[in-house]
Amino acid sequence: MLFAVPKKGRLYDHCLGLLNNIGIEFNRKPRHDIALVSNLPIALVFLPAADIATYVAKGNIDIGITGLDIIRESQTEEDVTELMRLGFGKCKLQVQAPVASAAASAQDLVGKRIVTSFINLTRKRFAELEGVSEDEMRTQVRFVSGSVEAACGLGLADGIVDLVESGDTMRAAGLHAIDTILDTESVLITNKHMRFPDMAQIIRQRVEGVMTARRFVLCQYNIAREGLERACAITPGRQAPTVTSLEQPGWVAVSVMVEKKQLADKMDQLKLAGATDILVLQIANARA
Ligand SMILES: Nc1ncnc2c1ncn2[C@@H]1O[C@H](COP(=O)(O)OP(=O)(O)OP(=O)(O)O)[C@@H](O)[C@H]1O
Ligand SMILES: O=P(O)(O)OC[C@H]1O[C@H](OP(=O)(O)OP(=O)(O)O)[C@H](O)[C@@H]1O
Ligand SMILES: [Mg+2]
Repeated sequence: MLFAVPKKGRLYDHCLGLLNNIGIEFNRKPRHDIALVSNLPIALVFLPAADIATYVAKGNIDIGITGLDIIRESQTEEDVTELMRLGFGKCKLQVQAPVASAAASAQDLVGKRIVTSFINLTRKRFAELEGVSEDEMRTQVRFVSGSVEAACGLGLADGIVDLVESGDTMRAAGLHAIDTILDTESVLITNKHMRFPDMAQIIRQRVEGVMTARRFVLCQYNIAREGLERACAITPGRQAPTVTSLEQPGWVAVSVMVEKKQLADKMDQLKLAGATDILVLQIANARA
């Protein structure tokens, strides 16, 4: 099975971390864009993120990681199947204009010059704004491959369409966002005629396990039996809490998964409900 991974850029480190966490072992030689996985029948192919959706859609690659923005831009959504969202590479594709210009909404850029790496999504948005087909639109959309934010300052564009995460790049170039075209994040994709459905399922389950482990912690506490119902309502767990009896009569120990972002709040509530010895343990991996 061929598994495509971005060869550089914003997704690269996240992908290497994920491969490591799902137990994929490989040795990549310098300058080689293909690496055999030593413990599964998989070859990793390192490709530009922007091309991965096309390779997967055409069936040249069986499974891959790329951004939702790239799937939409390469118009491959009909041929790729989204196995799961990966929670990293989150950003927005936005229309941006110089702060110093009069453009306050995307409509103000209709008929003007727009520079972007996302030609198709940009043309679609501006054709919608103009209320005409893409063949009839007046707005001029021009492609550049990177450092898009430089285009206005250099006089090539009146506005740009580019990705924004923190907004630092945009602000440093004296731009501000005036419209959002898409919210994007990384996705694990395969194609409609996947040659190795069993292997895809294994990868999906492993990734899901890692994502669950990142999202949850294991919380353990002791509580008097009469407080158990209230405590279980505070921490219902994914399925249900595990309750075991303590050697101390009338007391139980509870073990339960809690979402990390709710943890501090839940611990406060448990304390008020009479729980003692509340411990929190990291989860290394999980399988539903
Ligand atoms: N600032 C960002 N924050 C989060 N995700 C991003 C950001 N920039 C890009 N991405 C995501 O990563 C994908 C690949 O973009 P990236 O810029 O990393 O690739 P690249 O252009 O091939 O690499 P480079 O910019 O290093 O040449 C984008 O399509 C998007 O899904
Ligand atoms: O909102 P921010 O956190 O500043 O991130 C947004 C920037 O990140 C990406 O650029 P990248 O670093 O990939 O450089 P590039 O323009 O050369 O592709 C994107 O194209 C923006 O320029
Ligand atoms: Mg980039």
